[in-house]
Amino acid sequence: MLQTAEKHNVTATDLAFQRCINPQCGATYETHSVRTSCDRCGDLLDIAYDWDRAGVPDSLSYFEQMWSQRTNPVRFSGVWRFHELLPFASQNELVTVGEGQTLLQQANEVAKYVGLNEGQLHLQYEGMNPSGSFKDNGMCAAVTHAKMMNAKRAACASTGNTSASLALYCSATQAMKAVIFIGSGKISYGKLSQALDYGALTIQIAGDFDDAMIRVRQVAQELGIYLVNSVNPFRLEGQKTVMYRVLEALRWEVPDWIVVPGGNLGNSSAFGKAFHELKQHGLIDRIPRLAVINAGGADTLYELVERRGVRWNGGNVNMEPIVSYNDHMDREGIRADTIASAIEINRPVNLKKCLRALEWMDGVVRQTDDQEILDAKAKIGAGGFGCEPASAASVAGARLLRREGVIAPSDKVVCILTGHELKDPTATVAYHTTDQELFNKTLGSRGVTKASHANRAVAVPNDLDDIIKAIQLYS
Ligand SMILES: Cc1ncc(COP(=O)(O)O)c(C=O)c1O
Repeated sequence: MLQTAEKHNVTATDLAFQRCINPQCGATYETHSVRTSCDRCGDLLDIAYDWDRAGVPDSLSYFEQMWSQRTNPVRFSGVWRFHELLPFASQNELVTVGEGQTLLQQANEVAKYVGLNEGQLHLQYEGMNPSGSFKDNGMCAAVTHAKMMNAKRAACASTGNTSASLALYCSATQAMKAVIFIGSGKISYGKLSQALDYGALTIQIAGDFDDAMIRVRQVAQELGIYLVNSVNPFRLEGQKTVMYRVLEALRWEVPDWIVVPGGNLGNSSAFGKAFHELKQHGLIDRIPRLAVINAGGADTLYELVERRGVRWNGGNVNMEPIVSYNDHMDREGIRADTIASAIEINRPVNLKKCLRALEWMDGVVRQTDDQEILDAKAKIGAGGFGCEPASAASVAGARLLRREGVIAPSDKVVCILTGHELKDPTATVAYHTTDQELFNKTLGSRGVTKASHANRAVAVPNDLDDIIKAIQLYS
């Protein structure tokens, strides 16, 4: 039986607190404070709860009742529908723009491509969110907290989707001004156009995402601007709900694998926390395995975990290989470089939380190159709902793990498609084009040599007979 906070006569904020992820430190801070790291040891923070007082439903099917509350804007949200599992704010404080109405689709043609048995591959389309990416799951939570803190400005560094999402929430609520930091020439037009259109103050840094991330943290500190990058622990609370919706769509059956692209590693971190908590609550009896997929040109996590053996190790992370790899990147001037611009990140801020998620979920990390990413993307698109390049890394990674035998053909696999296809049409058009020059300029420079799954436009003279002939020939 659910015991609600109201029954215990406590407010949601009494139930939650911020806690350092380092078990040796474990410092706690109240919900009503703005932090992105622990004052005592500098590590990342989690949102933790007094679950005994909060009360947790005794079965996940409890959340199905929330569907009947379609006229309640809060329960309509695919995030706040699960409010009992992220109770850091009270109902009347929650910000929503109807995020999380996303789809889990069985994808048999893609399953064939990956090497899975029919019915075993599901794609979670997070591109269906209001701003077109998974970011809205976390942004509604971060903006809720920002409003609780009376923030007048909120900032982020972004490869594009975080800024689009923040700009949308700020303009929709009119509660605060969005300030976004982007690297020069690195953001796709689809994403940039959203930030501009939604009225965000857009600061273009002469540098890449990693540079923009350093600057936005300094500026947020200096000017007291609320920071919504995924170092913000409230954001990751919202992102847990992607996993709740996956389970719900599978009728609460736990899949064997969750496969997700890895950039700043917020999703993977949030997914680990979601499953860890569900298991602690006794709401699931096992945890799926996690595969985090880097793009080959931005593969810090892969390098650290799979090549240098870095582990969470119950919180005793060996920092030496991390520090020496960062130094190596500095010395060699190594910069992230991939067509999957959303995950073009070499210094992931949630690295430690992701290591923890890999431990909780018996996870693996792989990297996949731009050719494999774009081939996978074309196969996904041919299924009717497309995605942006970064998202397709999940399918390319699942295929690789299948080839290696790590994933079995009979495993139930969920690949997370993080962003909408229209976010970055340049890569899509270049892949399908017959214009060799465009192909070479956009993709060839990144080692993409062929487009095996291209759907090419058929050029015909402006003549009825020729048009009819072409249709008869090709359809
Ligand atoms: C479309 C898309 N996929 C994946 C990622 C990476 O997600 P994370 O930072 O949670 O690893 C991003 C982040 O910007 C993104 O926009």
